[in-house]
Amino acid sequence: MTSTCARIAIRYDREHGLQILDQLLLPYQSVYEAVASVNDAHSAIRQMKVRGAPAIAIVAALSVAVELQRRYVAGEWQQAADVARFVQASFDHLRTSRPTAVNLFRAADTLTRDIHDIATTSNVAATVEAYLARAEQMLADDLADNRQVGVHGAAALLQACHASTASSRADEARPSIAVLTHCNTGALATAGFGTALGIIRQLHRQGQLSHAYCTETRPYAQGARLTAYELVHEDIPATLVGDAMVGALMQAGRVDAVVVGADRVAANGDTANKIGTYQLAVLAAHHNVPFFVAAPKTSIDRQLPDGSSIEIEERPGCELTDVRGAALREDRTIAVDEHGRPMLQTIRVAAPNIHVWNPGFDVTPASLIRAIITEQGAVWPDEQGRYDMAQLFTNA
Ligand SMILES: CSC[C@@H](O)[C@@H](O)C(=O)COP(=O)(O)O
Repeated sequence: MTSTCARIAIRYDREHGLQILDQLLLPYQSVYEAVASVNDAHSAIRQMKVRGAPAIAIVAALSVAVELQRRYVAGEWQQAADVARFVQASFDHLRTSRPTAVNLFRAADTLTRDIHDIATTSNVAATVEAYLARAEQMLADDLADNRQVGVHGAAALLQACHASTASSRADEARPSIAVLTHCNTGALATAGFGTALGIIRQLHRQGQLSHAYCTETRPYAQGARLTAYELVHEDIPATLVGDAMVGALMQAGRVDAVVVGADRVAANGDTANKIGTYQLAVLAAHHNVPFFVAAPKTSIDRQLPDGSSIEIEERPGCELTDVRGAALREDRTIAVDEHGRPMLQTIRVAAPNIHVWNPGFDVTPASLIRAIITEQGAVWPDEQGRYDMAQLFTNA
């Protein structure tokens, strides 16, 4: 199925099931693919057809919903405890798909525990319904949370960029700012709107974005393929830069603020995010450019005291040694296969036999982060520069 509404990564309802926009085919084509089982979700996440911390968790949870509902209708469950066991086994498998983003693990812990508890006092139908309602709520909550991240983030960036000037002016009267972002944290990485890219979107809507810069995000090119796609799609004034160009861009005074997403934020604010984030933070500190992290609370791992033990996914070396693009026909249009899908090819650029190290993420120390923006507002460090992310959960 091909869609014109290319910015929705996840489509779901009980009648039609779950579909994801295949992000391997973007920006060449918008093709939705059915996710009919937990195994489908596991392989879609692993292959990065769906990616981005919140989207990974939501697709995982909804894939369990889809398979659970199908098996329930087929009369497979005799007891509520069977449903709980299925949920547990499904998440045990899904947890092995990608290790760094915490959202999937949080969703797995919460849903498994809740359904286990519900199954002890409910019948099969009520247990299935409880699971479906909770998984569906995740989709709705993420969209609502991202909109709040956008509002709080726009205010925080404007406040930081104009801290030394006209502090009494209201946000809407402040001059517009140029913002750089990394990787893809937009509608494609979430249930919609996005986190860091949502803040850029919000600034643009408020008329307070002078320009967006997106990094290519080597080696997987989430910035060049996905963020650039979202920015162009929405007519947001934007420029793509190579990861290695950010220092020069900042030196030229063209960036007022940096905002990135997160895969896992430790209790002290240390943040794992797409590889390259750390060097952006170091450059931002050198150039006195405020550096922000935007993340829903689902990305905060308050059990983790700091970022030193975050597991960093190691990606295949071929992502670095080869570049991927669409095969072209003689007339320079994109070649398609028998299903009309673009034919993707890889071209090796690295010397044969070279060893490769390809971590997918790095950890930015909290000391380099001006504020961490969540749906509840911006969290600023205390006077000693310390973050306490656990405070966000005290009334939860
Ligand atoms: C709102 S998405 C936040 C992060 O998941 C994002 O910045 C990121 O690092 C995505 O990495 P990816 O490897 O594309 O899944």
